[in-house]
Amino acid sequence: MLDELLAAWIGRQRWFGGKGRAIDALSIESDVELAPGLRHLVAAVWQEGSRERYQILLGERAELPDRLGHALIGTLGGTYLYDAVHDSDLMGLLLGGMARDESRGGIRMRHVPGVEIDTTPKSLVLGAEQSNTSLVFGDSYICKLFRRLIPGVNPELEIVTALAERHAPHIARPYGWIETELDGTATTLAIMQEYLCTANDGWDLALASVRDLYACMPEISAADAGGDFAAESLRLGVATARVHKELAEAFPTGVIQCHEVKRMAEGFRQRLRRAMTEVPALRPHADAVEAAYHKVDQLAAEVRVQRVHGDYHLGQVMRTPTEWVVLDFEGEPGQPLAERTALYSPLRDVAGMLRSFDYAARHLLADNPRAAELEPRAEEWADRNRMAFLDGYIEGGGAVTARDAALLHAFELSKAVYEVVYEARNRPSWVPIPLAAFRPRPT
Ligand SMILES: Nc1ncnc2c1ncn2[C@@H]1O[C@H](COP(=O)(O)OP(=O)(O)O)[C@@H](O)[C@H]1O
Ligand SMILES: O=P(O)(O)O[C@H]1O[C@H](CO)[C@@H](O[C@H]2O[C@H](CO)[C@@H](O)[C@H](O)[C@H]2O)[C@H](O)[C@H]1O
Repeated sequence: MLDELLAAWIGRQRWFGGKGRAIDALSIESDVELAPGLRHLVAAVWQEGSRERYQILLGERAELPDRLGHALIGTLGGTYLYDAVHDSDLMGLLLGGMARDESRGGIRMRHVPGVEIDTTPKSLVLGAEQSNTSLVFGDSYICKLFRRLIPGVNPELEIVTALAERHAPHIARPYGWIETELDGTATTLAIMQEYLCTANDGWDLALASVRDLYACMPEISAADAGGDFAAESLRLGVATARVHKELAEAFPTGVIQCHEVKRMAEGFRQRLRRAMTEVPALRPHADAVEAAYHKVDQLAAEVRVQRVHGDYHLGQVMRTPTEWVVLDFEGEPGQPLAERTALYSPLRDVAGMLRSFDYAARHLLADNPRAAELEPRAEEWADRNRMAFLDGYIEGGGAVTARDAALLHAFELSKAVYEVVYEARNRPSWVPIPLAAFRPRPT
């Protein structure tokens, strides 16, 4: 049976969000033939009484060429069933579908009005560790297929469309999307954007700088090391402030009053409580974290809120030869859509990136026999780049005042709590990286 084959296969996929829990059942909610040999499935996966829905593109062939062997899901009645995202001929049909605004059985493929789509490039699946699956078409487009489906327009599509209409810099231009109805709501299945073929990922660039510092003699400071990253961190801060400004202009904004600020602190506490039940290693830090959240309760000030990125880190930004570009405005994967599209203080993104500098500095320490010797270097690199980013953010027009310190710190801790859970589920050996965020620091 197809559902049994898929249930055995889906749990092994990098993008499957329910890892670590047994799959009780998988049922196929919709099955649309997009073209001969290409089926679009929405599969409901049941785990511990709750349901998540996933998008699967299913290829069917009588013979499976060697190049698709790794994509095999199984065989049924002599037909090979495989993950069609690896089949560039079939994925070309999606590109053509978007170029021609085609619809098949409720699956609507669309292009952004006014753009020309070149249907000739062949697709490759991006090798990155991802929550979704991205197809790169030649040097031209990157098409992200959302795997876990949540009814509604994906915030990434909503935001890049609005910012592209304003000719905002620092984003990857949208070209097309695929959608369907889920629970009676138009739901984004995929988004296709400009592929930044000459750009480098912020995380890779930051790691190169950290490695360079670790290779230097101890008397060379982070500022004097050849791979110093601070000028880039500063530029990234400027770009971040500009993106926040564009978001504030393109979408509604608001102000939350003191009592609502307390509610925000309560949200941080709930996340901490949930996280501690899943990752007991957080428990020894609970009092210190609660104390930081208490300072937010006591803020006697309003907080400006707006649409934000929501899951901002070095892997979400790319450096082109001319500028930093911000990707993936989807919020934290796994959170409900209403939370991901809610208005927040932009400090939430600032905190996310500050955490990421800490991650970049520390991730080379795990299982490293030189960890004790390198720890002060990690701290030096992180502090230098965190400061440069904040300077750039302020230079670019972003607001971070002394009054914001308590809120910024609480956002950082809350992000670290999220990260501990994320790492425990996906990369357990990385749990110590976010745990280090709870070490006592000078204030
Ligand atoms: N427009 C783009 N141009 C070039 N590479 C991209 C682009 N968008 C994403 N990428 C690459 O894909 C990776 C993952 O993309 P992302 O949107 O963060 O997916 P996910 O939400 O699944 O993590 C990025 O870190 C980057 O390396
Ligand atoms: O990029 P995604 O939307 O899938 O975000 C998730 O995965 C990220 C890891 O890929 C995770 O980010 C954490 O690890 C990064 C290094 O790999 C680091 O730069 C980030 O600071 C850290 O949060 C992200 O939290 C998660 O939502």
